[in-house]
Amino acid sequence: MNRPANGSGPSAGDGGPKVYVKVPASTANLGPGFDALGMALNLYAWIEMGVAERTEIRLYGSQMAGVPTDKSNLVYQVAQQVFEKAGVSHPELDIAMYSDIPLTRGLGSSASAIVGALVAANALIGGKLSAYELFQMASALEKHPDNVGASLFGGLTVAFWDGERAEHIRVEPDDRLEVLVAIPRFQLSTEKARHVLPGEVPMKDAVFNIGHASLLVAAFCTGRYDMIRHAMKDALHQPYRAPLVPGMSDILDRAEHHGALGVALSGAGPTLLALADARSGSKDELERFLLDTLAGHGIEADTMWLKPCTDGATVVTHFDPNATLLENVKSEASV
Ligand SMILES: Nc1ncnc2c1ncn2[C@@H]1O[C@H](COP(=O)(O)OP(=O)(O)O)[C@@H](O)[C@H]1O
Ligand SMILES: N[C@@H](CCOP(=O)(O)O)C(=O)O
Repeated sequence: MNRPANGSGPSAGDGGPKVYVKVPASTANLGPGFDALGMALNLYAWIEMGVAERTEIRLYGSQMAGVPTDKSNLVYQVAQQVFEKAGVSHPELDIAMYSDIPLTRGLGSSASAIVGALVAANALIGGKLSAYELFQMASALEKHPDNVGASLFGGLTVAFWDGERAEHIRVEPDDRLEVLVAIPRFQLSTEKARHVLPGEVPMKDAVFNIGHASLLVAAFCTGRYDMIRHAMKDALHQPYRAPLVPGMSDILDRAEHHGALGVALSGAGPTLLALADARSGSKDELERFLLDTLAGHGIEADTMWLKPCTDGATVVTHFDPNATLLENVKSEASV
């Protein structure tokens, strides 16, 4: 994580300046690393936060439809937890948000909101909390550290959350990696996709996943991309979630024959994710295969080619405080 502003920021409640945070989307699990592996992606949400006399929340962009603009908003709520933990007064907040991350599709929008809120609120109070403390809070809030670890620290994160503490190691993603996501045009909440999972699993499935997840991490660490197709198999969640995403099983079974290094359900779905080698000559074929397979099961989807994002949530210092958040984001995109 790029560190929030240190020491010199205003105390919450004293009417200080606005802070801006840019936070990446994430893909969780990567197949076998259920609740443990996550990768940040170069698709972003931005949060502007300042102290106000009366709380106001403004949302920009079509991806924010349905997000509440009162004090039940996740970003507002998480920010208040930062002030509580840091022992400062709880101010009213002026919050603006813009996001390119689709909601409830398995690309970590809730994690990006939680992490963005933590980093923004912490920056607003001069960075009183450490990145480690923010990670503990984020994991306790999201309940699985895979998405929040990736959004907070960037890159590929290997993490656990045992209900009391979270620990992680960040692995630098290789520049060769490209990430194709096929985003079905329907929503699937993480809550719903966790409800279909069994409370207990057979020992052989647990052993299967330990071997595959371990091999996958080793493959990323050593650049053994020939191993990814073997390693990205899962027995703990994808088989149970497949009925929720028509076409998913076909894609998991066959994508490697169309140029994928490996394929998985992204997070809790419904997005499907294929890893590819940037030098591969079959990127178009892979994209067509995903879209056609989903269409063959009656599912319309949109595709995006993304890259792993090396930076986690970042405090943006060059935005113009006299412009709207949308104007700032647009002017950054045009640079
Ligand atoms: N910027 C945001 N502000 C407030 N709430 C958000 C924001 N982004 C996401 N959320 C909440 O997170 C929910 C989606 O979370 P979830 O079901 O876990 O799916 P995802 O895979 O997108 O994280 C949304 O329905 C919304 O309630
Ligand atoms: N490990 C979690 C990840 C959920 O990710 P999301 O992006 O769908 O919120 C799970 O698989 O339930």
